[in-house]
Amino acid sequence: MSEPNKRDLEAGITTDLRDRMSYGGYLALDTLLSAQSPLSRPEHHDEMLFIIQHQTSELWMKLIIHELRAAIAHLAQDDLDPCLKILARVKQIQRQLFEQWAVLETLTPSEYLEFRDVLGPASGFQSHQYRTIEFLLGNKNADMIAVFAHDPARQAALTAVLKAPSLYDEFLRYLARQGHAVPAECVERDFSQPYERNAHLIGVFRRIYENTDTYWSAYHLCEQLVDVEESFQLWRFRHMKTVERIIGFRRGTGGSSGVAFLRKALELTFFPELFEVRSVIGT
Ligand code: HEM
Ligand SMILES: N[C@@H](CC(=O)c1ccccc1NC=O)C(=O)O
Repeated sequence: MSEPNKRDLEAGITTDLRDRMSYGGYLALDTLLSAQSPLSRPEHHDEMLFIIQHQTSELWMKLIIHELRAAIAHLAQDDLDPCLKILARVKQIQRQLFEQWAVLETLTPSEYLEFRDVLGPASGFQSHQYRTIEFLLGNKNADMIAVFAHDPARQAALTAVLKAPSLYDEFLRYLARQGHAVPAECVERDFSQPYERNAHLIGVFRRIYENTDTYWSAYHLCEQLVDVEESFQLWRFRHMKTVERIIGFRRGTGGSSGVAFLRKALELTFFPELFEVRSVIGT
């Protein structure tokens, strides 16, 4: 006689959750799962994929922001070790975000075009969480704030992130406090301005990379930052390629040229000197 293909409940399993903390209650699932509202009429089957792909991305972005804010605070306190752990986590979240493009890539151009019109002028360009992450990592660009004029509170919050030191700014300030020859203009500056590469930093990083035993933690952090930038670029690249295969070279709903605009973002860099130093170490 074979065993029945059924698992019995154990006597200890709690089944009465009246007035108790429950799974759905703790996770606010009623709110979370009632937030998917396709607009196409008749409802297009694939609009749900489009919505959930964006919502899950926004949830992971929320966690990245939470982690990056903590990392910045730790750096400001000269506390490198927790920062290293946080960036290892951020890298894994970025991997999730990056791998997720494969799901959306099952959407064909004809399927997307059947409900694209309901999006109106809405676009990922208006993702305040995405822009917050860019600012926290150091891609400062005040022009990106204009699209939040319809939401003054949001715009003010983003402006505060724009004006505050980024993760990289805080790392450079930390290195200066540790006695590295970080130029004064990297330590105090108008943090709302785009980061400009500083040739003196190549020497600072060269010293760290050529004396890893002495500067192990700083060296480790440098490499974590390189990981984060690379993962960010991979996300941008896959977004661009996904867009290319779904809408070709049409204009974006947000009003940009589309793929050409997205491609330009691939030229941006958060931590230029950390890439430049790789050509000079050991020479
Ligand atoms: C069918 C799928 C998608 C298409 C066709 C698409 C298309 C575009 C286009 C054309 C732009 C440029 C701005 C514009 O003119 O609209 C853009 C920007 C953007 N999209 Fe998407 N997108 C798609 C999916 C996604 C997803 C799943 C996310 C995840 C949150 C996302 C996030 C963003 C972000 C953050 C930007 C701003 C990028 C930047 O400033 O460089 N997009 N998208
Ligand atoms: N920009 C996209 C529309 C789009 O993808 C979108 C629209 C509303 C909410 C999020 C979106 N995702 C990324 O841009 C397009 O041009 O088709």
